[in-house]
Amino acid sequence: MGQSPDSWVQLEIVQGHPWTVSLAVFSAVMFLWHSKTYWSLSHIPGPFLARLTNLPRLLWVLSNRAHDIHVNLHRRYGNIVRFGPNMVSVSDPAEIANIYRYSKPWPKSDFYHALLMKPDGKPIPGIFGTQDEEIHRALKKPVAGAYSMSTLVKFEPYVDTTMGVFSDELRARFAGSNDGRAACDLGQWLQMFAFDVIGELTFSKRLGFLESGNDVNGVMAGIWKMFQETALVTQMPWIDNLWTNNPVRRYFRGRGASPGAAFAMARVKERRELLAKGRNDWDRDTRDFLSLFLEIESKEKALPPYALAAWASSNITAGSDTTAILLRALFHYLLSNPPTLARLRAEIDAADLPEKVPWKRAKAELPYLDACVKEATRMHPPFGLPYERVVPGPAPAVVCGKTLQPGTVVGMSAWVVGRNRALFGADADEWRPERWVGVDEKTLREMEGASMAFGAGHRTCMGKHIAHLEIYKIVPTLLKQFDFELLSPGGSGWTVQNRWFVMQQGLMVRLKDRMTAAPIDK
Ligand code: HEM
Repeated sequence: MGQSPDSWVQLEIVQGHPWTVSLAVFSAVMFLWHSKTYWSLSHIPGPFLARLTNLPRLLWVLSNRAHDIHVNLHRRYGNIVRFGPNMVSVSDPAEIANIYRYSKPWPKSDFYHALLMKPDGKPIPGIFGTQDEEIHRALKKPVAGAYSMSTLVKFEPYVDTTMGVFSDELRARFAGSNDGRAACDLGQWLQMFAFDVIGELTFSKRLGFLESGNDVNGVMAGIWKMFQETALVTQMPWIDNLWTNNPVRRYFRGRGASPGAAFAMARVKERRELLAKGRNDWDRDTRDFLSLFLEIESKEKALPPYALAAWASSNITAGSDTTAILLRALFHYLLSNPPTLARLRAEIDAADLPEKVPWKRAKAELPYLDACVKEATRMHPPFGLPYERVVPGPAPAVVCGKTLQPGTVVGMSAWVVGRNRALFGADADEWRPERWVGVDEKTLREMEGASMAFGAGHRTCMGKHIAHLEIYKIVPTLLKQFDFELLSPGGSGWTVQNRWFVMQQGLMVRLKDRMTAAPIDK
């Protein structure tokens, strides 16, 4: 059969412009792919633009207020809301066990790929970020026991040492005499405390923040900068290769590890040298995490080569800022709400505790402290974006009564669940620790079950006990020793920026040493 002149023209275009054709084919494929996801989630309500592109999600993060925006979207559209062409957010606490399972867990989404360290462009798996369940099992199983509460209470003396340094530094720098007493950025000091505790627990070596009063080697600033950039990428993970992991950009920015990981690896190197000189870590009375990790490494033959680096650096990056954010939230709410502060202080004073409050006594004798910690955790979870999972298939899943096809990304945010008015009442946006006191057992269990600040299910936080060990000890210890006066009452100067970490600034106070009872100058 002969071909028409039109067909010849088209054939010439195809042969002469391969790029044009490739582009046309690529666009057609993208259109078909998008139209599939467009229709498969067309039954989920949400902002119109979110049906077509992830750009709104990225802009919400760019605004630093994604947590508030997410809460408002759920109040407007209901329990399940479309956040992107292939992503839905869920707010109903009853769905937590469905999405975050212990057996046959739904895998983490590409959100987490963006969080992996890639010093040479190739991602290094970590316990927190890996999407591969086999790797996760290989990394987590050998060390899980080290994070249990029974092991951790043996670490209490390390927390005590750092608490002692913290109080001494605060006293010397800010609570000396009334004249010219300096304003204290309590938020910054709580962060330095949290980093130094983790350094002490992991390596028997503080990072040196408290003694120097500074962010040594820019570790804290470096981690925050990394989160500021990476949080944007998590919303559109394909940007990772174009921007974050771009070889040209890496060339100019340098390829070294993050400051937190660099500190961790330097400590590992030091310890290996000591072991090579004959120190036997396994028989020491006081064992830090590193000695446990090294012992496991020496015994487990099938470990991936990056295991020690993954364990040591995840303690610093996953465990320091998170605890600091929660401590900061707790002090912010207490100092901005004097009646709750007065009630807590009365409880602490009545308990007649030693200067460095022991963990067991804090847990047993300070129920109002427990309520305040729970309320701060609900009001200000340190992670402020949904924890994303993927519907695994082969069958579709049902979430909030809606069918979701395999491959759909589903997430729940601790901020959204914590502000659920059906569960926490009309005043869910307000600080009221009393909501945790004297409630019936069933309601209490429901409220506690809805706390997602530490995640849920199989990938829940491994360091929760460490964070609680620190918080339940340092809060009563500081309140026993010092009076705090908020320098910007009413919350002016307090800012909150959500870049996955929901970071705060502006907790400026003046201190009075309660032991010497000098009055605060107004
Ligand atoms: C207030 C303090 C903390 C908060 C709010 C917190 C929160 C979380 C959350 C939400 C997850 C799960 C994220 C997800 O599903 O995507 C997580 C995982 C994890 N956290 Fe924490 N964390 C805290 C402290 C710590 C500490 C002190 C450590 C260690 C020293 C730690 C180590 C880890 C690790 C290793 C994982 C990964 C667990 C896994 O995937 O199996 N965290 N954390």
